[in-house]
Amino acid sequence: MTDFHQNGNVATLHNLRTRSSEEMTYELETFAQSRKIALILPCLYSELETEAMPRILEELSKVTYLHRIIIGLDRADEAQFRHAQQFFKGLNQNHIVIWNDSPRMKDLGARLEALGLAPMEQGKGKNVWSSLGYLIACEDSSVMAIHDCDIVTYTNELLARLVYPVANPTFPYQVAKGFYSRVGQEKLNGRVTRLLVSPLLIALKRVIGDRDYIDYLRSFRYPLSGEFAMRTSILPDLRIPSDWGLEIGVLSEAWRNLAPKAVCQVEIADNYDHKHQDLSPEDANTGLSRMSTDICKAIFRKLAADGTVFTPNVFRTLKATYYRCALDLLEAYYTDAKMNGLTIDRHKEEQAIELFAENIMRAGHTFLENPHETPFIPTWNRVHSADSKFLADLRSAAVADEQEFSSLV
Ligand SMILES: O=C(O)[C@H](O)COP(=O)(O)O
Repeated sequence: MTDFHQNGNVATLHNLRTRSSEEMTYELETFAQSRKIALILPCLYSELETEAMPRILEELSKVTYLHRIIIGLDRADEAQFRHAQQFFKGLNQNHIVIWNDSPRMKDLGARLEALGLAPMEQGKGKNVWSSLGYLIACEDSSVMAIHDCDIVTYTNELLARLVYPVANPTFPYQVAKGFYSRVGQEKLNGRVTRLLVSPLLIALKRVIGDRDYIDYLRSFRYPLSGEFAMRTSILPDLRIPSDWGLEIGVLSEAWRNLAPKAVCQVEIADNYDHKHQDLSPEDANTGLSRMSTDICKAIFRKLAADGTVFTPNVFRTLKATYYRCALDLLEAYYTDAKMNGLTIDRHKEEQAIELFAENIMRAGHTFLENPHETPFIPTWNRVHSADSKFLADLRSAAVADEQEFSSLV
């Protein structure tokens, strides 16, 4: 079923199947009396129409220990925002839907732009960042969790296990990162994690040598999971990327800002399945192709900020080493899948590896050509020092949108 392996870098909290979800929930209810727990759901309007969302809503509405739920709604017009408000009425907890594209939010965006502090691009990173701003402005939660909104295997046990390590006041953790396996329709998923991130980290170690940061990232069993929980005191100083580097970016910030003992990973589900994006080999700006490039850039930038010198030759060698490492790992994935009665399409997996190898070069090229590119969103501390009323105004704008349009629902 499971193991109890510790890698020595970050604590790994397993699910040893020795405790019921009810018991854990009971304990969380006790913790929540003195440490309020909030949940952030970064959500695209289109996700409301998927099979995952009604299930997530139903599971969440049974959760008793949440103080508030913040839904950051992206890519919605006015009618869709109203529909979203109606949709989330099924939640039993105090909740708010933040309409990120509302005129009030756009005005606030223009205010940040005038200060040179606006996020560079739309996307999940910006959505999460705005929701964090709202949460900071509420000043009433000690613990927060985030999970994706496309999880088709969702149960509220996932949330309980995710939040537990940072909610338990006797535990030393400030950040908990979720992990699981991704198996769906009789095949192994998690293509970017398995075929890009794992072999890339092995290759980086071979090419540039030992780095604490690489060892740290390699310790995570699912570094790209969108599920993590944190103590809220660290949020104002969190610097996250606005692109697909968000998940790696959060781990990097934890590495930079916290002691290793303050970070853990936690097993949150037996299996996890979600909406699968296309590989998009023909368009580098969408799908997993774009995601893979952004992730490479996030890792290269972090290593450079830690003193690693990158040159075109380093990237060329890295690409070749990655390719070899990825093919070796593919052999392991293949035999693992086969032994478990699953399938792996070797041709498709090799095609993905070829694309990711190209994207390592592409990311390397972009990194060398644009040394000043900073897709990071400013920390909330920085925004606050530039405009001390901003956080309060963000909260008021979200509440005003909520009230104005809920009367029309
Ligand atoms: O985690 C990943 O590797 C990416 O999100 C892709 O996942 P998928 O192969 O399960 O769609």
